[in-house]
Amino acid sequence: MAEIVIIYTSETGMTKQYAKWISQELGSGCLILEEVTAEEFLHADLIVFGSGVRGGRMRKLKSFHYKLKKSGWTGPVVYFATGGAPYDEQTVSEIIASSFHLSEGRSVPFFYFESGLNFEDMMGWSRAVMKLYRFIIEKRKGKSETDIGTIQALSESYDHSSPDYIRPLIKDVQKRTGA
Ligand SMILES: Cc1cc2nc3c(=O)[nH]c(=O)nc-3n(C[C@H](O)[C@H](O)[C@H](O)COP(=O)(O)O)c2cc1C
Repeated sequence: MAEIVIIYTSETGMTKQYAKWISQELGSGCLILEEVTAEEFLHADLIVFGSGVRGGRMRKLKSFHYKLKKSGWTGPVVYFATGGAPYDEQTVSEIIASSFHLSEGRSVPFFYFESGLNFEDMMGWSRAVMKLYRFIIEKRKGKSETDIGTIQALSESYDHSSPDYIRPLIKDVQKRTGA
C-alpha cells in the first residue's frame, strides 16, 4: 500500500482541522511543517501539503519546498489551501498563480477549501492587518456588495469548514496512489 504523509501549517487551527479530516479519510500520518523532520517523510510515496491563504497566496510554501529540497525527496505533492473566501474558480486560479511560479502549460494538483476567520487564535499582527483592511473598506465611498460582504466577514469569527469539501482531494490522491 502506498505511504501518504500529510504536512500542514496552521496559525488559527483552520488548516489543522482540514489536515485531520484528510488524514482520517486516507488513514495517513499528519505532521506539522515547523516540527517535521526528513526521516518522517522520506519513506512517503506522496505528500499532501496544506496551509492557509494569506493576502491571496499559500502561507509557508517556501519553507515547505526548502525542507523537501534539503531532504532530497522528489516524489509527488498534492497541495491544499484554506481561506476565508467562498470557493470561486477565479479566486482559486489567482491563489495558484500567486503561490506557484509555473511556466506555461504546467499545473500543480491544488485544492481550495473554504474555512473562515478565527480572531480569537490569530496572532496579534494578523488581527491588526484584518482590522486595518476592514477600516480601509469601510472608508470606501459607493461600496459594492462584495465590500459590504467583506466588512461583515471581517467583523467576527466564523467557520464554514466542512469535511465534504475534501472529497475531490481524496479522490485525486487515491487515483495517484492506486488506492
Ligand atoms: C492576515 C490575514 C490575511 C488573510 N488573507 C486571506 C486571503 O487573501 N484570502 C482568503 O481567502 N483568506 C484570507 N485569510 C483567512 C485565512 O486564510 C483563513 O482563516 C485560513 O483558513 C487560516 O488558516 P490557519 O488558521 O490554518 O492558518 C487571511 C487571514 C489573515 C489573518
